[in-house]
Amino acid sequence: MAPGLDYSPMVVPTKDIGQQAPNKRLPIVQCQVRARVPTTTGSDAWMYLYSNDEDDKEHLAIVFGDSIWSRSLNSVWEGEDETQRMVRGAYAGNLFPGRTSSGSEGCQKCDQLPVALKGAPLVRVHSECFTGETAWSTRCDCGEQFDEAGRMMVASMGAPASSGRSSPGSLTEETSVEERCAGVIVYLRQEGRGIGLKEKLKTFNVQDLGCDTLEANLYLNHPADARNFGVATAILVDLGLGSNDNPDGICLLTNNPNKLRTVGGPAGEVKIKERVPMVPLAWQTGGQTVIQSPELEGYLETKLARMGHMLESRSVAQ
Ligand SMILES: Nc1nc2c(ncn2[C@@H]2O[C@H](COP(=O)(O)OP(=O)(O)OP(=O)(O)O)[C@@H](O)[C@H]2O)c(=O)[nH]1
Repeated sequence: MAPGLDYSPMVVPTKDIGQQAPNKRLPIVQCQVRARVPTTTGSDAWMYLYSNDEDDKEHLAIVFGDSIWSRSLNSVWEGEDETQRMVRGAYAGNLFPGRTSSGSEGCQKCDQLPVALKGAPLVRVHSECFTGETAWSTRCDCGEQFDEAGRMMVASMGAPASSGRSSPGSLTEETSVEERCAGVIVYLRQEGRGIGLKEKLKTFNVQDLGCDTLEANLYLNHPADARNFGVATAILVDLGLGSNDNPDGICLLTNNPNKLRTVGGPAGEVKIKERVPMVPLAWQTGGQTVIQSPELEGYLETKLARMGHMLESRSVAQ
């Protein structure tokens, strides 16, 4: 703790950090709308927006490939007509001017109808970070992780099974080389590990006063991590990635032990087949990439040393 700060919260033993209990039950989620989004990854993504019965946030799923779709989106809503179904994204195949029916009979390119899932898709459960993803912050690597997850998913769909990744070290031997045809980023509106942007900005000031990223949360009387991942699990089940629909499981992109423990759900609703580590690009490339700063080094070191993240130290990862 930095000298000068009047710091009274009980220091949390490292072993207790990230030991949040998983939800006792899965939240109920409903996909409200879906739309096709052409992306700079070189592949279209399907953007799904969800409501749920635990908070009023608009959580998202960004889906690559045609083999994953929402069950709750496709159900027929009372009183809706065909146009309303298409406007909220509940249609088969593709949209085109003049289309009048949402069903597969109304679709021009039926080869775009859902295809069977091959292998265990890459899944990233990502938490919102306005500073890192939008405001170019180098205090964290959230923006880089988000970009890298999308790039890895697109690469894993398009390339031959044995060489489906272009960035050195993005995937390690822990990753299977089987063919994939899909990927999902569940984007949770859990800014600042769940404490919100206002409080996160305060933690930046506390960090500049000398605390590390964990101590700054505790100094402001927040838990080290205020998130839970129940909504993510429920969204994955809705997307057909639950154990019943997808016994092959998913490959989860994370270094966070708490995600690994809880994204599977309280009753193993989603099978996590493998963990795929997310190695900071600066570490992979020996510092050749853009995001580098003393703050980022401190952020990563705190995750490793105090929050139990499963990442080799910089020297090993390079
Ligand atoms: N409280 C706090 N939150 C931060 C800080 N820097 C980034 N964040 C938040 O941390 C979250 C990033 O979490 P994730 O992308 O899920 O990553 P993670 O929990 O570190 O685990 P990985 O899956 O290994 O990347 C986002 O909500 C960010 O807004 C910080 O200094 N303080």
